[in-house]
Amino acid sequence: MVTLTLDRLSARYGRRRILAEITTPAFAGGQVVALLGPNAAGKSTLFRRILGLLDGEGEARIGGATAERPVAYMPQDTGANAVLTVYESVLLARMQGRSLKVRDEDLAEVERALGDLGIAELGERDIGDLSGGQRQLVSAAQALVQAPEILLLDEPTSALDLYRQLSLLSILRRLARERQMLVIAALHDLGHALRFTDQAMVLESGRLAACGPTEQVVTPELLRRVYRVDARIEPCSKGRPQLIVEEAV
Ligand SMILES: Nc1ncnc2c1ncn2[C@@H]1O[C@H](COP(=O)(O)OP(=O)(O)OP(=O)(O)O)[C@@H](O)[C@H]1O
Repeated sequence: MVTLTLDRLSARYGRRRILAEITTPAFAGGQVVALLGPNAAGKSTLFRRILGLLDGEGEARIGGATAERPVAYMPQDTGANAVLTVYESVLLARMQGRSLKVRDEDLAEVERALGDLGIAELGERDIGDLSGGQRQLVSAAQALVQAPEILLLDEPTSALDLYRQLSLLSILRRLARERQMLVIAALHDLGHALRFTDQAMVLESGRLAACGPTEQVVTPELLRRVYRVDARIEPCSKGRPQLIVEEAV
């Protein structure tokens, strides 16, 4: 099974150090991990560092991967290429780093990704004509179609309506379990983190403020200290943890 361990990881933009000494236990395939922290805490930078796009000390160690390119990434800003249809753009994402010859299994993987995300009917649409939410789901499909063992998602629900936020996160959790894929998602909605993720790591000014099972990490104390809000956590009528925000402090 795939694992990802961060070991004294740091990252710099030029000479400016953004992340320092991030060390975590091994996260394993099958888990969904929330990457949390206020604006500018370093979440996107951590993804870029894991992807090897930035310099820095320490390492992001991947163990047990079987694919040549085990990691796929959905960036925060999902640009639109107006020339391609949705289907073509997802197929192009599939073919990145592979041979140019499109095989039946590549086409099947495109259809599976679009189907998994409930956007099969968008296949023939020009990507430039989509709504922001539709484009975000296509971007998720472009990452998923690579059949990754580790899937990194930078705020995957930020453009989605409430139904689609819940639905995308539950699909990702199901796929993580079924495919033994490790999913790490940067999230601003801590209620979603509580509901859909197994583990959470919280960044604060480029340092790891907390890491562990989400329910132990996302507490009123952490919300006050790191997010500067007064909040409590209570079970909803279905018994799931629910975040109730009182006020900014
Ligand atoms: N290309 C860049 N060059 C220099 N500094 C950068 C660059 N990108 C980000 N930064 C800085 O790095 C810090 C962390 O930014 P990052 O985008 O990782 O934060 P984040 O936690 O993802 O924030 P948000 O929740 O607002 O998306 C910020 O101070 C930001 O200004």
